[in-house]
Amino acid sequence: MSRKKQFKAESKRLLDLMINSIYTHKEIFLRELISNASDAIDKLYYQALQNGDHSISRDDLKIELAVNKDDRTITLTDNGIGMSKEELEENLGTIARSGSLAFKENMDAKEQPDDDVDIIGQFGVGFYSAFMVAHKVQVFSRKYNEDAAYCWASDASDGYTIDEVEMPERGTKIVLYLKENTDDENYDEYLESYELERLIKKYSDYIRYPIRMEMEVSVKKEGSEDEYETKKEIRTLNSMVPLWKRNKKDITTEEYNEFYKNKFNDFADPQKVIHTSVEGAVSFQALLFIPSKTPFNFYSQDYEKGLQLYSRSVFIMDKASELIPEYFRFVRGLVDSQDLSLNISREMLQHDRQLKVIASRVEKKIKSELLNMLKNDREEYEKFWNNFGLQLKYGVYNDYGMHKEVLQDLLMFYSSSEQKLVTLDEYVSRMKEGQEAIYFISGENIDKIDKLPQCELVKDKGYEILYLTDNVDEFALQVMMNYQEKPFKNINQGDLNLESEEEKKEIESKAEENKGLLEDLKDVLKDKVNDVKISSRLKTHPVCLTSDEGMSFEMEKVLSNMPDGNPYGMKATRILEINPNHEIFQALQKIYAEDKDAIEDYADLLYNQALLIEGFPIEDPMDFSNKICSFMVKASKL
Ligand SMILES: Nc1ncnc2c1ncn2[C@@H]1O[C@H](COP(=O)(O)OP(=O)(O)OP(=O)(O)O)[C@@H](O)[C@H]1O
Repeated sequence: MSRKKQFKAESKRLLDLMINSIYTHKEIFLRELISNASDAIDKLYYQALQNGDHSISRDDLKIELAVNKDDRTITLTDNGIGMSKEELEENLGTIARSGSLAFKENMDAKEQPDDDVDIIGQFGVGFYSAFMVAHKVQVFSRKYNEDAAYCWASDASDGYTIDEVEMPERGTKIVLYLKENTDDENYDEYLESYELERLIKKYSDYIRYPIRMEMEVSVKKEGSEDEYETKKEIRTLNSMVPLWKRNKKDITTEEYNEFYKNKFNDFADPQKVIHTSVEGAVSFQALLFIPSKTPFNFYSQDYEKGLQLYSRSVFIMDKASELIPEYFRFVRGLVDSQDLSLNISREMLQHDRQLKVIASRVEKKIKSELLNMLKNDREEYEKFWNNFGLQLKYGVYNDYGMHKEVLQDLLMFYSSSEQKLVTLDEYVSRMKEGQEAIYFISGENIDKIDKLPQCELVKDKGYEILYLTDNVDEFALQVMMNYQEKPFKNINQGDLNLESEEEKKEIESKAEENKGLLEDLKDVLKDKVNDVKISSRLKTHPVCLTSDEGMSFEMEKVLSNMPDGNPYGMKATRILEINPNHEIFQALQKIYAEDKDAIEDYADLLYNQALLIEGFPIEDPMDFSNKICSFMVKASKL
């Protein structure tokens, strides 16, 4: 007999949880094991197709259940791909699957160990769930195209063993030795065939391979009219009709939800189910789900997009990325088409014409469903937007704006006047007469933006401003250039042209009158700003920093925060604008008239204030602080 090996630490923890679980829905162990068996058969069938192996017929593929009341065992057998010795070790000795990992991470985050009662059911915890009902588990397995077979065995607490065994046929046989009954728990019920039948119908009805079990059935005695006898009969317990092949009308929300959670390892119900059947040049069914939460790794490279691909209900591959555009990568689900070759390989996907047609229909369907949600269920759409809106904005920006037409109607931004998220269409429909542009401004968060001096006058004149808070926002608007022929305009850049002719003249004459002052201010700040101007966009605030068209401050900040740190040193122009109607301007005029050189400190302080308002660090905080103190001291002596 081989040496006992210990589980990897993380698996051990999960296992302990399973053994000691007081979770009330222990019955899910069967769903998990059947799902693994079905996956193993899928893998075998696909592999056989790839190898051109005709010895494997689809009709022979099956899952079998058997109970032995004397030994108190349940045996589950599949003739799928099987596992080699290394795979037994790798797959059953370590947590490999995403569901188990998420489960473990969630457990680690919980302080109270008792919380497992709530969360076990939320995750597909896979193979280890067998230990919720069994004190010992044996896995006999012989891999496809190999002669050697092995038995993995464990009573969980004390590690596991792997021994070579004889197995006449390929596949995997799992034997569960049920735990002893307790006051609270009757494990014997899993030895009743009707109970197992109920569980299969509840959780695994759609599995596409027959799940067979010997059942005791009552049949009429031969030659008798009303006499019955009990006979043993092998029965197929599942209907084998995949969920997506069934009529939408006959499927309950619960069935969709269970299917989604089980198949895509999510612990929450999906936010939206899209079930569609398309007949035409290429016919297919698609069953798509929008998760109700952002997957924890969604915005990282670990997240793999793609839909499962089936051909005539035969599983072809997982995560076929060609089926879903990058900007809808949050969609999970599957596509089944009778028009695809069973032999299609990953390499062929990119060039397959039918697949392109399917992908394009899938994209249109997702978009129209999202638009529907936006129109008919705003609250739900905002939930969706909060989860995945960022991805749509990246979608607009990526590929030089190639997809903006698809996505622009789905975008939302926070509005200054509505004080909530609005669409671009809503913005445009509310635009004031004569308003030529869609106004926006960026910043760290809504509150900070709302206080920016630049917003005050624009809001006062009754214009709506979109507040942008994500890094990608300005870049997305920049590639879009306009929406419904209205250009986007950053209210912190260039001229806004909001003033009347009269106001314009007044500003021009003020600029002329104070030419010397402005030029000297510019001179003092010559290394820091490109210009110093009389402002036409400030109302009550003294100063602000604006830039010319082109690169904006937010873009500069985003570039500077990139991993390579803005290597070309791309900078927005800096223009210091001073409010001519603010007392500070009169103070400047007075100081300037009395002693030209005295404006140096004023210039410096005003510039630094403008930097702070704009969210830029100031270059010399000590100097800034000292200057303010000396002004305060001076003021106290007046
Ligand atoms: N009946 C089986 N036949 C062949 N391999 C199996 C079988 N059961 C489990 N395995 C292997 O063991 C691995 C671990 O199984 P587990 O149920 O813990 O997670 P999983 O099935 O990978 O998760 P997921 O359902 O997310 O794919 C599987 O990925 C599979 O490779």
